[in-house]
Amino acid sequence: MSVLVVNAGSSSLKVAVFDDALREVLAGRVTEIGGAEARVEIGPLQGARVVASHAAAMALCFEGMEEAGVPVASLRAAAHRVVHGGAALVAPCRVTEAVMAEVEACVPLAPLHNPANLTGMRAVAALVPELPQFASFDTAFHAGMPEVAARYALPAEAEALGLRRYGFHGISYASLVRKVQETGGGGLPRRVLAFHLGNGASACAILDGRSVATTMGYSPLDGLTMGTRAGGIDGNAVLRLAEVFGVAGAGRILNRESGLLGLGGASDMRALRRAGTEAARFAVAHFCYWAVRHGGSLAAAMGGVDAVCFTGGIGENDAGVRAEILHGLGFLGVEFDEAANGAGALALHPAGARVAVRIVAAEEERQIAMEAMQVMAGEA
Ligand SMILES: Nc1ncnc2c1ncn2[C@@H]1O[C@H](COP(=O)(O)OP(=O)(O)O)[C@@H](O)[C@H]1O
Ligand SMILES: CC(=O)OP(=O)(O)O
Ligand SMILES: [Mg+2]
Repeated sequence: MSVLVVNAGSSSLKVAVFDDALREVLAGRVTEIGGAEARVEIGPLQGARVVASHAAAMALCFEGMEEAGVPVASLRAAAHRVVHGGAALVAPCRVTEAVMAEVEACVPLAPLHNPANLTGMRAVAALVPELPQFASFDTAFHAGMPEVAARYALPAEAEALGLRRYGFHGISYASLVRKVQETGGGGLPRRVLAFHLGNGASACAILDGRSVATTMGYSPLDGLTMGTRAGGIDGNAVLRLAEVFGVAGAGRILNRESGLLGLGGASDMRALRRAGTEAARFAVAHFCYWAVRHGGSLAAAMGGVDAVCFTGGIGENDAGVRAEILHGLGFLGVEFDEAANGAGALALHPAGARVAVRIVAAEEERQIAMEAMQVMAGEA
């Protein structure tokens, strides 16, 4: 009996099926959803086509699974990535009406993500209503951050609105910690500076396996320059945008039209590399510069670094971005081997280096399946 994992990102839908021994039976994805042409890779369904929404992508995934001989009806459970769990949802759990209402209540906090996560849950429920569903939360890994890191310097009435730093990409960071523990040799370094660089991008200070600081805040907008999100910006600049474009317009600009897209004309790192224009180069330089600036701040939160890890589509694949960030972090004693970096090796540091540098493949789906199985085992 297998578990279906649904990972709805801001522009992608990834699905994977794991058997009881956590072997991946099937994996598929629809990327660039909402773009001119989405890429579909699921079982026998392969190619480019127009996929306007996450709901349409979900239907395609079900079709591909059926054709690949893994129909949804044959599964034991479905498990979902939920980006924002708010203050209440801080551990993996079974999806109930109350949980869905809480995820819905967090839609304003993660406008690009939580609606897609709910779409996945509803699509599964519509197809097989009796299938147990579980959820893992991107915010959960950061729930133990010290209060001084989590609180904004706002008065009590603002704090009461839930305006705190929650932090995101926690499923990815939890998976990274587990993988470095398993494969790093010598266990998990004490002070890990982790970069999750995908369409959304963040960095996290992981001290003794726990998040003590991270760049994203109340929503997945803060921190690093991202595909379409602005990253860190002065609150008064946000107010000015709202004054000129209205609240919805400001939200659209900050979340969907900024970042690499706003600066360089494309949200996708590969497209920027292909474009090679001055604006595209500036966008990439901005991305790397702010990754370094935030990396320095996170290192300060841990009193230094023992390891730097890269994960996510850009972190795993773009050697140029890694090199620029690693050069920028040289003042922390970070060294790397150019050839190993160019080859995308797992370990990038030279022999005898004080700071380990690693590429860790993001395994959010496997982490979600593991967490769902743990919840199921706890229920049995
Ligand atoms: N080979 C590559 N070289 C450079 N960038 C890449 C490569 N493969 C993927 N990327 C980039 O990774 C980003 C998507 O990362 P991913 O983690 O898959 O996104 P999501 O946030 O949707 O999960 C895009 O900017 C894409 O261009
Ligand atoms: C939380 C977040 O930014 O997710 P993604 O990288 O999938 O957009
Ligand atoms: Mg992602």
